[in-house]
Amino acid sequence: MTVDIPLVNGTSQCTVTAYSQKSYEASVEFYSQFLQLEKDTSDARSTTLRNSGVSLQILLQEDSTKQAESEARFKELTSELRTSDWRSLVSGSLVFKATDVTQCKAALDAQFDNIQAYPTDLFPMELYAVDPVGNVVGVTKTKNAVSTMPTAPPASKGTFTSTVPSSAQSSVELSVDNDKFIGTDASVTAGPTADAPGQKAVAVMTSGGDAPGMNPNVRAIVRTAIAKGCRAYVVMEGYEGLVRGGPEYIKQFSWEDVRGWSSEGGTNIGTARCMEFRERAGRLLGALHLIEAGVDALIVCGGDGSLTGADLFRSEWPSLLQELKDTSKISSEQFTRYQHLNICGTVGSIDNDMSTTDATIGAYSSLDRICRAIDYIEATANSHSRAFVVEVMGRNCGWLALMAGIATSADYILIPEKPSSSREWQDQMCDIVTKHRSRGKRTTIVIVAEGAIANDLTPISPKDVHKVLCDRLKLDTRVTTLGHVQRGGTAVAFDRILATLQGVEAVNAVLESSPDTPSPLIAINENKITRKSLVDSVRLTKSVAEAIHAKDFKKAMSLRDTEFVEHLNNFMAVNSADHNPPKLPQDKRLKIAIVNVGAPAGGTNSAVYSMATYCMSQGHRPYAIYNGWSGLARHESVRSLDWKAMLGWQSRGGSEIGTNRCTPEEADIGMVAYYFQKYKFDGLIIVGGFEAFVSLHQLERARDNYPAFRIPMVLIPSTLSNNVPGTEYSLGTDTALNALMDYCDIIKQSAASTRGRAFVVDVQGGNSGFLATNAALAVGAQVSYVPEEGISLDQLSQDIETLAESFETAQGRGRNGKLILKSKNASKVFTPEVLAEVITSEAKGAFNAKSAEPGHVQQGGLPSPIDRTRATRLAIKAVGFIEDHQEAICSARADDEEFDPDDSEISATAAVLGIKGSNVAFSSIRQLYDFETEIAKRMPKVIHWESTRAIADSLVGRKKVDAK
Ligand SMILES: Nc1ncnc2c1ncn2[C@@H]1O[C@H](COP(=O)(O)OP(=O)(O)OP(=O)(O)O)[C@@H](O)[C@H]1O
Ligand SMILES: O=P(O)(O)OC[C@H]1O[C@](O)(CO)[C@@H](O)[C@@H]1O
Ligand SMILES: [Mg+2]
Repeated sequence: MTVDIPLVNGTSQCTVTAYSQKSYEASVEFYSQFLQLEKDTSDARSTTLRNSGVSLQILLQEDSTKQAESEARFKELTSELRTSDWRSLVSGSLVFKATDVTQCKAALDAQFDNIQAYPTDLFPMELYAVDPVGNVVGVTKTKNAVSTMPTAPPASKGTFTSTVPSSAQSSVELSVDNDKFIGTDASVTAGPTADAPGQKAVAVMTSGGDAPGMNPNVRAIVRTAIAKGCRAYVVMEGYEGLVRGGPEYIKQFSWEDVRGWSSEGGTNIGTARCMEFRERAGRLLGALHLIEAGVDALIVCGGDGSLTGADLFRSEWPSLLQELKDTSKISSEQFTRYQHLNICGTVGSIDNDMSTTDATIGAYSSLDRICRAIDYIEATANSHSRAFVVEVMGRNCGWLALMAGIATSADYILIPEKPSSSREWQDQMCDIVTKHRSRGKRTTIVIVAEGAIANDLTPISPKDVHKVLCDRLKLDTRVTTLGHVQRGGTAVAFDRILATLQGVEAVNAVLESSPDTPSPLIAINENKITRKSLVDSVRLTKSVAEAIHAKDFKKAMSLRDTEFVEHLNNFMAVNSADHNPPKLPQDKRLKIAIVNVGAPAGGTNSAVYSMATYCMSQGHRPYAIYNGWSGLARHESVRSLDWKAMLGWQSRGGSEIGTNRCTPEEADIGMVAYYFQKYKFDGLIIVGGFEAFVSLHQLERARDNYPAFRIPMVLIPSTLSNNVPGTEYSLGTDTALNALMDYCDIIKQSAASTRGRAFVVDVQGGNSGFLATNAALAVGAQVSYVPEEGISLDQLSQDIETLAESFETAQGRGRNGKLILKSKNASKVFTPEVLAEVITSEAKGAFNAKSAEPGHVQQGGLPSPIDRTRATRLAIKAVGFIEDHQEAICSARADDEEFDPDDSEISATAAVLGIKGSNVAFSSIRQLYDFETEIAKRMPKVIHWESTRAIADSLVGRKKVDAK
């Protein structure tokens, strides 16, 4: 028979299991004999088995055709096995949990000798010995069969593993003598599956300053490694642990050891700044201890320093190994086996100073702490009309200061990347502050990065800034140093998700690595997790520092990622608003309207504020259409935006210019066109969700009839549902995720304290499962139900079973509160209350469930820093789009004869501004609406977060019975 193998990208390892009638019968016979023997108390071998503390679990793969028969037979054989264990009889593994592994192994070997009926060549069996915490510590052989895990059992019979080339589909020919196939199963994994004695061991360490998100990173690495058949280790206390070595510092971890870590701040495995590792002697000890522990791959989560250390360790490895062999510290076998150091970096640091990645794990959490603090300070500064100098962390990097400056619309920032002479920065700061004050601003906020310097490399301290503000501007000034508050607390949703996805990717990377593969660093570019070369990233990062040191600031800036430079330019433009002469000449200045459509979402005000202030700096006139299309059609609600009236909008939640779900057609598109004509708008920015998407479509289609709409129009997606076609990110999703995550953390804590309690949380998001999926990943929810999948009875019953198992395993441990996230539209029948009742009743007293409804709390309070800063970036890009597309549409604007809405250049002037993978891109509304949207469902056709669901499920051990 031919088996089709679904493939993932690149070269993959594929395991095909073919079930034959003979193997089925053989397996039934095998189990039958085994279990009878185990129960036979008169048999000495059976006693040995029991004395070794063995308990048997049978993990079986599915074969629906034989399920009923298998289940009946197994029920007969054993009453104590749970239903999940006998789903099918046809193929699978036996897991022996034994406290005395040697005794257990001996007893098992003896058992297999006795089981004559078992045709191991036909049906190779995976047999593990597992220690009390679930780690595989040994493998027993089956009679006549392979003595290792069946990596290469007889080809074309039973199970085999092979490398298959990348293509859409691949076929494998299988045959079994005198037998009939009754089913097949193919699973593809990226990378080699670990084999037992040669089973891989993956270790993770955290190093440098701690960063929120390190714990979720460790959790993801440990669990992914285990799920992929490896042993997982943690190195305690960073490089210090490597240098010290031994089981106290290099510990094997089980699945349960990292339970609940996604919601914990800091790093539970400790971190350090280790001087010894900077010396070769320290690294030599590190190498020895890794080899002694049998570690094959090391994943380092740390900042630029830690990864520089990792890179050095990698480059020195051959000589370290040679020295260890020459001094007889390691054997020849060890020398051969550990030839290649398999190392990988996940960047964890609040500083965000590593080149090639947009964000480091922890940076956005730290930014969150900073913005909250500045939001608080703003209130007291306003009361006293005071100036505040706020010092933020960032030893050699101004990312935190810059992003906080944008997110809180601070007056001035001082960062190491763009130093000027003492005179210059003082004059510039005083000029801006004076202008802001003279226009009625009562507060002054100056943010100073810890590493801020003047162009002669002398440090600029908060004290220096304080002195200037007091002496030159006579402002009542205070200094606030935020200190380690910035590194404290739990990670924000972005960092938890980033850390988790990068952890999974890091394990994939080390398992796929070969001696020829360059050591990877796991990065993120826009919305895409990427692999970069560790050596190149370290080299580039170093060159920025070197350029600063050499006072070549231009070069330093050019080596910085383009997004940093873009943010800096944006900050300066938004900050100067209309206080300086406009940048553009008179004939290029435009009238640009902005409107909010749909439900409020975090970042909407930031987008309006940034668009308006940036317009002012360019010389454009920004207008707000208040209360959406109905406000315009009914009340001519158009007002030009004024700088002072908008103060504070950058950090405010809700929608200051009002919003509603009405589309132009519902409001009266003729009236909308009339007012567009009256105000002579040259461009339109819509901020909103799916209704905004439909609005843009309606206006674009109406261009034929209404010349007033023949202007560039752009939509900035903004909705917590994140269901706008053309983007993977909408403003407001991050704020909503954080609001939901905080809510979930609180009820999870309550569930954990109550013991045996699960909560079913009702999640918003329309027909989109984005929020539920990502929140599940961020809080480690046991289950998430989404509209894309619905809720089947089979899945529900499987989930209840898994919950029961999970409660049982977690018994007596902390952190065992369980969450089930249910998107409102996942099922109309299973409301959270009904689900909670069904689960409670099915749990038969083992545990219980309650429902919880966060409701509109999910829209969030203050917008998150991510939503604020992205709003600024997207708003400025949107204004740029309107500037750039004037020519394309203006010539055809007045002339009905010439105007062709179907012309691709014309249709491209109405677009959605989105983040797609690693790019920020404009997509024409025509293309999106006609080809990429499921209009009735209000969803894009392609769901970009599908792979996240699989990861969320696998990290909590959820079993899917009805996966598509
Ligand atoms: N050049 C190097 N050679 C060897 N080891 C290094 C090197 N640089 C750093 N390390 C190791 O990495 C550890 C952490 O480095 P560092 O203190 O620079 O923090 P980091 O990883 O940059 O994190 P963060 O900046 O976020 O605190 C050091 O204490 C040292 O053990
Ligand atoms: O906690 P420590 O060791 O004093 O380090 C503080 C430094 O760590 C960081 O938080 C991260 O590198 C820097 O911004 C700061 O200068
Ligand atoms: Mg650093």
